[in-house]
Amino acid sequence: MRTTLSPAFTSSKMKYMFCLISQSGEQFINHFLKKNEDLITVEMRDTLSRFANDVIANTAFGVECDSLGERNNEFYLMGKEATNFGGVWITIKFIAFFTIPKLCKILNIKLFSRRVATFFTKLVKNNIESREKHKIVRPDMINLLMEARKNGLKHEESEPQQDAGFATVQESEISKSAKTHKLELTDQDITAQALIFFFAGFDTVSSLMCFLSHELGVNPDVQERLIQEVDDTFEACEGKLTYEALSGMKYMDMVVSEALRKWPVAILADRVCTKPYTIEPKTSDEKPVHLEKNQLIWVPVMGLHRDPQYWPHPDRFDPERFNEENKVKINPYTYLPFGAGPRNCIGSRFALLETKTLFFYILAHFEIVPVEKTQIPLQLSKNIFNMTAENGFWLGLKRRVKVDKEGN
Ligand code: HEM
Repeated sequence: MRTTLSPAFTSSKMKYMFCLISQSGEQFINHFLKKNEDLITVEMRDTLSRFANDVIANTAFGVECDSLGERNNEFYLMGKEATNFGGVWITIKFIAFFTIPKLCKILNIKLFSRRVATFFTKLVKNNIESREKHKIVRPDMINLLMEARKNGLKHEESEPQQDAGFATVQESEISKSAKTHKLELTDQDITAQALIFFFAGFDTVSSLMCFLSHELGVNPDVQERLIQEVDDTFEACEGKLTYEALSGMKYMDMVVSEALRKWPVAILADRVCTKPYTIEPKTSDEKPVHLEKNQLIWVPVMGLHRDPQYWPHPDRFDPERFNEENKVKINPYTYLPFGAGPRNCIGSRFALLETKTLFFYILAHFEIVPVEKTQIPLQLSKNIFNMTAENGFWLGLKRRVKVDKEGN
């Protein structure tokens, strides 16, 4: 299935879907602009997961929803239920799916409740039927998967490599060269692919955006420089953000890359050993590590990203680590926000685009500021499977007073 889905995430497909992401960004900011308040206190986890939900609804399921305006819309509630990783039973089930998948199959343990599965399956089925009947073409994932069913999808030749950002991971040659053929994709398969968005791309992206807003709030010098770049870009594209303008924002890329370094929301990557291997000691005080076939290995991404040997003062938020001069010196395997190799993240471009788009819209109108409830320094919660703040991400959106180049 990876071969089916990954060509849907190349830069040309992202460009195709960008207008939908941008539409959700505008909807998000209009919600706050309408409030007409100088300082709006928000809990970012709730707020940004509503945005992430709307982007997935729009780009993966072909449904427009406004989860900030209509807080209890059905799509949001179902998505929340599908991705609720809190609670002991859910955590056990989640770990079991990754460590003993065969047993889960035998015991018929499902990741989603029947209610959630039925809701999404029906939604996609009706959507496909209506598109086929009325010949509707919409620049989204369902359309790409319907295309894959008809003609197959393939990786284009000479795609730009890092237009979405430095952290983007590339599809390996093995996957790229896999044959493109018409696939026997049922409506249920298409639903499953769209649901991958929820599983892999909902909590991860909203977490990244939460940590990024916190860092901007507590690092006003970084935010000020980013606002300057946002203003310049806003002026250059006359307020209508384009894919090219966003891709050209160098400081934005440095800031997002550093947020992913300091807060790698996927804290580890896992692999199964396919043949016995020994990692030889490098220094006299180290011992060899013998790996057996079928052993599960966890790569501690968070540990690598906070190792002072590779990242001096690792707890400092410093986007300069990713400036033109410094980024070429980074050892690639010490920076793994989206993993590496043939099983790396297929959604890295999408995640970067979504994050940058939203922060473009936020900073064009608001400054992110600490409020009384902001926890400084941020403490991570010990009660939940995914990485989040102990007391939530409380921040203020302070309406900007825009100053023109003449200082008026
Ligand atoms: C900030 C957001 C995200 C982060 C930090 C992230 C990170 C990761 C990481 C670390 C992996 C494992 C890579 C490896 O083992 O080498 C992964 C896998 C994956 N990600 Fe993401 N991801 C993000 C967003 C997304 C989005 C938006 C999608 C959209 C569909 C997505 C889809 C996937 C899929 C399908 C896999 C499994 C790939 C495979 O096993 O072949 N991710 N992601």
